[in-house]
Amino acid sequence: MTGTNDTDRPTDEAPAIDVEDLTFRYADGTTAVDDITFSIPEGEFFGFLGPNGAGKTTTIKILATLLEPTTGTVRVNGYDATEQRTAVRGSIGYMAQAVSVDEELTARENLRFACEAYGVPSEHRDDRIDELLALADLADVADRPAEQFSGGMKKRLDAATALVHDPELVFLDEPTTGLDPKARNRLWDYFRRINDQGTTVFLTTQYLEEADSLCDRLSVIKDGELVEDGSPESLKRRVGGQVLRVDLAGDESSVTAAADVARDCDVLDADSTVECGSGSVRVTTQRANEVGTELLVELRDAGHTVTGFDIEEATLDDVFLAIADEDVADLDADAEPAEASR
Ligand SMILES: Nc1ncnc2c1ncn2[C@@H]1O[C@H](COP(=O)(O)OP(=O)(O)OP(=O)(O)O)[C@@H](O)[C@H]1O
Repeated sequence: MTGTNDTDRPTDEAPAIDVEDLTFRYADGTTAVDDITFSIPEGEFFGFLGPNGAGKTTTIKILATLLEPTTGTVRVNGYDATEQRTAVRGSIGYMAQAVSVDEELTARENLRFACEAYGVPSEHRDDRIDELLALADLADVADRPAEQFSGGMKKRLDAATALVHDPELVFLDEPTTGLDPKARNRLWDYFRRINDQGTTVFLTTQYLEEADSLCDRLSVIKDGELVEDGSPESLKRRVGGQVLRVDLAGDESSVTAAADVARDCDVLDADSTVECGSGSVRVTTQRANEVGTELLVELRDAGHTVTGFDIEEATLDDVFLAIADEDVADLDADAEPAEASR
């Protein structure tokens, strides 16, 4: 189907999100988003990460048609985000950082209110509300006022209100900030169920463990530019590699001396780093097994006593530290360009 009508969806094959050469400049001249290109297929659980001020919220607001691109094109569920705003809005749900449930209303009343706001046909409302109460694990407390709910229950209700019109795509902007681990886990289960039912999820989060656990793919934005893109596993491999930990007998000065031996070790490549821990030396490298064997021999020859040895997989925290430490240009040289996922 093709057409220019505001509600025409150009093609069923369109990706959930298709962004090309997007730049956004605020009125004061701040370039918050700087020429980014990326695409998200339907059904993906996508994570958008970046430090404070990187441009995440600005990007979400553009995708949700709350801001207009300065330059570039943005299509959401096949609709143009500038020309077909009403259609984009009807096809997305948006859970903002701040909870927007009405505390005086019950869970069911909050959902009924959202159904009215989103124009859900009245004959479908009761079924849709029951479905969402079950999905959000709130059926037992459906008729209690939200003011009696815990923070996690309010967040689950808030996400449910963003889903009443059964959107194809939902934006979750830092949805678990401030929750305890148990509440966070229940919310994660809920998000997985939403995604399992076919909804594309666009998540921003500061919690790397959350991104690692939920997302099929991650993009990292820094200073308005996309600097990394890939599965959590591929990012950990590409940026962090593996961490080789060698435990040593002796005091701090012998650990420092052992770190110098490691730095001089011929098998270490230029990208490896060597740090001193308490009673151990930590070497970050892409080839931990090879490096480990050679390093142990050199340490023994230099008179050090190795008491333990372990290889740990890098975490997304290591990825983030590496990104904070490097210039965008350096990472770009190593990384597959973000467009490669298109
Ligand atoms: N209304 C505004 N006017 C001018 N500059 C702004 C405005 N809103 C945001 N910015 C700037 O744009 C850049 C990107 O901000 P944005 O809020 O998109 O980042 P973010 O990644 O969402 O950060 P956070 O994680 O802190 O929410 C920052 O430099 C920010 O200071």
